[in-house]
Amino acid sequence: MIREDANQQSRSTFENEIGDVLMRKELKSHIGVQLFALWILAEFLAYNQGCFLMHMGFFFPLKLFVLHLEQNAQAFDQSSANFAAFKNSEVGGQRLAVAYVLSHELSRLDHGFLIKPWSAMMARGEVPVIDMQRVEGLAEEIVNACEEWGIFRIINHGIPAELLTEMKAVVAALFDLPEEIKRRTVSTESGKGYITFNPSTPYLEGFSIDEVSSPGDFCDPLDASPHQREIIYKYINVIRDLAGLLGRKLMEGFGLAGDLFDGWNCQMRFNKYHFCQESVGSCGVFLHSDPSFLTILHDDDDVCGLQVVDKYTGEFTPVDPVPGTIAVNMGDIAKAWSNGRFCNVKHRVWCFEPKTRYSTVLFVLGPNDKKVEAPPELVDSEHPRLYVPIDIKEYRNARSAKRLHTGNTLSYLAPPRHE
Ligand SMILES: O=C(O)CCC(=O)C(=O)O
Ligand SMILES: [Fe+2]
Repeated sequence: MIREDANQQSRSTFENEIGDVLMRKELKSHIGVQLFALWILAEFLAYNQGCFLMHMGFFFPLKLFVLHLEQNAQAFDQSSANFAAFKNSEVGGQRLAVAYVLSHELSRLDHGFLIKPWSAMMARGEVPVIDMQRVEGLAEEIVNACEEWGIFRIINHGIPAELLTEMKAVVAALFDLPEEIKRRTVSTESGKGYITFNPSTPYLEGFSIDEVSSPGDFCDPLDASPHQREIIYKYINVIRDLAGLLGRKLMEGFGLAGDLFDGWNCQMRFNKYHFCQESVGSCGVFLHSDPSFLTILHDDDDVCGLQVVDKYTGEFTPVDPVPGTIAVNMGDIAKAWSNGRFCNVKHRVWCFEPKTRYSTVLFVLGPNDKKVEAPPELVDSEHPRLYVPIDIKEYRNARSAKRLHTGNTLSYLAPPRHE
């Protein structure tokens, strides 16, 4: 019955999420601590609020059940095949369906008094905000943010506020075009061009443009006016320069010289989230890490939604918009290049309010003509090489094939061990 109730599409999104989370060994070590902290805090709050019965009868068993499910999954190793077998089995399917409904209820409760103070207590505060015009210690601050959070916001980034506003207007106008015109933005590669609503992201539509790393006619597939093109080119120019600066700072932060992203392939993506009353309390984009090296995100100044997983607590932390700032985050390739030091931050977009949300994203993917590997300076006897050299296209294909969206594909790329 419950199984039938659970919406099939959101369920597969949920399964992706929970599947990836369950397969992350690091998170599991926190379960005991979470359970204990939750119990103490919930007892305290429930007692104070005079709703002990509700707490005992509803909330606590609910959380216990989800934790029980997580522990069950510890029996499974990191292979998606095993997870699929679990999911497809009678008992596994039922558990996931029930857990889906329960976790949905839990996330609704997240707005209430029970979980919020607990999350706040466990969390490390806000993601760092870095002033790009800081004269001393900028490179070290960036590297530190990449290691600790895998995401940070930047101010004084050199992108004029008017350009950010103009760009948002252009993006909105492109999405306002009739469906048949948007569909003309095609690409031979899947996931590129115009991306319409799909079952795992039913509120999201997007445009994805590849090869924006150097000036060119990459706007041609878009039905954009000359004025709109001018703004897009201007925006991409400044954002590409910003990416270059960040690449140099990452090198400097490790005591290395050079232009890290010189000649690397970049991709642009525009997102429109059709958040409405029905979508409140569900995902705009499900939990993932970016398969790229670095992401520069201009999120919507007016609508929140981005959440990242705190690597220490496993809790979702909001990355609320701060007008005029840009967010920068690390992807899987950055983790590989830094020999495991950078955090390929897991994130999702959550719908909190029925308001249309736009975002403009530049992905620095990696080099086209060579593989990515950690520089020798980041490898020594205490920090042995964690990954074989990676071809970015092969990596993306492997990631899609394995349906591992939160970076677990990296664990298949350990170099052979010499006994
Ligand atoms: O829209 C956002 O804020 C984030 C989008 C995102 O994570 C992505 O496109 O990879
Ligand atoms: Fe992302």
